[in-house]
Amino acid sequence: MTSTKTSGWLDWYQGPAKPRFQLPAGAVDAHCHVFGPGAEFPFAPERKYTPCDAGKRELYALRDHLGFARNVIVQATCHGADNRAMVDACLASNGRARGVATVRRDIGDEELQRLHDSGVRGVRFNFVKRLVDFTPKEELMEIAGRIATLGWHVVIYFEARDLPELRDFFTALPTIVVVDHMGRPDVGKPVDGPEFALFLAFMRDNANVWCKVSCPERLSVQGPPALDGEGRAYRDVAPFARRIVREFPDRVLWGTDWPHPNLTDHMPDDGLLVDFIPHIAPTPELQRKLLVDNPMRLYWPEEL
Ligand SMILES: O=C(O)c1cc(C(=O)O)oc(=O)c1
Repeated sequence: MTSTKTSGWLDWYQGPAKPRFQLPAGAVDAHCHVFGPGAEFPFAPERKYTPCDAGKRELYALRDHLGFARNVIVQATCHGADNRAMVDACLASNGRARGVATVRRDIGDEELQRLHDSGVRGVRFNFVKRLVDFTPKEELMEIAGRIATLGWHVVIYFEARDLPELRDFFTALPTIVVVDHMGRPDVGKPVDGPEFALFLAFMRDNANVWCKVSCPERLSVQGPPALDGEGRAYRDVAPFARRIVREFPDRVLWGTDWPHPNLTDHMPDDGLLVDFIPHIAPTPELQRKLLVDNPMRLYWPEEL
């Protein structure tokens, strides 16, 4: 089945640069997606956007080109709770990919175990209204209780302005909780301002909360974009990410977010995006924690 892409959809960047920043051995791209391909893995009827195809072959070619060793593939909302494309990609990775699924409350124990055996280690709860319909919190809490027994964690995606309302729910979750894209701070506001202070306090007060310092291309207001060889892209986002990495070096992850769903301004060159990393994790030790030690502890603990 082929479907028409959402109007204005930007496809992923072809022919990315080789990063100037040399990733440490064993680096993990801890946030990326696969889209279809739609003919093999149709997009979900309840989706809010229809993307281009971006399958496992392209993802693993990018992994090798950039110098990553492993991936964590996060279920994209365009596939709803149909995890087949993500699972297929994990199974094809020779153990080099783990997955984060979307599940509904009616999922059976056998299906959860099947996901685990495929490499899934977490579920994603999404609170970004343009991406998903509302799911009652008691349903999510029930799912969290069940996946906790498998040793999985919960990945949460929300907008900074919604944190005050969601915080009690997040702090009641019984697992490690990983925040996508820094909780989407408004980087037009000061890094020392009250909104970002609330996010830092949320991490400080809850030792089970981790954070992906990802998606500068999504959060940036002033750029410059990671295009045309730009070596210091998204300068306005760097202070926010750097603050989190410095204060919580053992609870941060990084990912490309390839194939970058729903960007409307430009599509970044993923090679230049990797060059953002040393600006937020300035020392080799911080880089090793961010890119190797932390993701390995969360996704491949049996190998440590
Ligand atoms: O901000 C977004 O549009 C976005 C969407 C998705 C998804 O559709 O799953 O995932 C992300 O990490 C980010």
